Amino acid sequence: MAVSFIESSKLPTPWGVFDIHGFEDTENSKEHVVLTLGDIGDSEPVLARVHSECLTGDALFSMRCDCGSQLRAALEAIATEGRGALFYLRQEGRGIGLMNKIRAYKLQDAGADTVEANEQLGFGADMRDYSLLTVMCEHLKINKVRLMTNNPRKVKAFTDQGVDVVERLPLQTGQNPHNAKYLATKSGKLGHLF
Ligand SMILES: Nc1nc2c(ncn2[C@@H]2O[C@H](COP(=O)(O)OP(=O)(O)OP(=O)(O)O)[C@@H](O)[C@H]2O)c(=O)[nH]1
Ligand SMILES: [Zn+2]
Repeated sequence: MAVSFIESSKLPTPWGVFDIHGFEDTENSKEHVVLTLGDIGDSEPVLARVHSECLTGDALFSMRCDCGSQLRAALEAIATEGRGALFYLRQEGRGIGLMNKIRAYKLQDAGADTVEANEQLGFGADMRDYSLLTVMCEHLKINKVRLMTNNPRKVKAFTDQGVDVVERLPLQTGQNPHNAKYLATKSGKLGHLF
């Protein structure tokens, strides 16, 4: 992991004018961004969301998951508070990449759940690495967060980097008939809290 800060600029959105901060991992050429709003470097807990890239859900309106809805809800919550940070990490498919996620979807169409599909492809259930948060939090001077997630691994990811998670806020939105099994597997096999 060799993550470094590249540049920041303004990013107007339907919910407000955020700042976008770009980071690059030169080890794997992955580019990540953090969207921030307000003064987050004042050492008060920051309303935060760590969002893992999901091209299908975030940009293509897929109903197989809840990602697009969670992304919108997180940005809305940050805008309502007027202060916060959304870490958009390029960990597509829980770290296996887009093509492998499509392979996994194909196996799910034939009956596998999300964990079984990953395993049939030779991957672990969740291959995400959160260590890049260290550089991002140091750069943005974030040392305490109120974290919007249902995933206890993300809470641990921050505490492992020395960032205090003062509160976990559930982020439950976007349920529909197409993602019922996916959400059930998250709570049954992956430890998500619903
Ligand atoms: N391998 C695989 N990845 C998936 C699948 N469906 C969604 N994803 C990816 O899962 C990631 C989102 O993670 P989730 O496990 O849904 O949720 P989370 O981020 O752990 O937890 P929350 O913070 O509560 O949303 C994104 O990178 C998606 O691309 C799937 O069926 N298989
Ligand atoms: Zn998704």
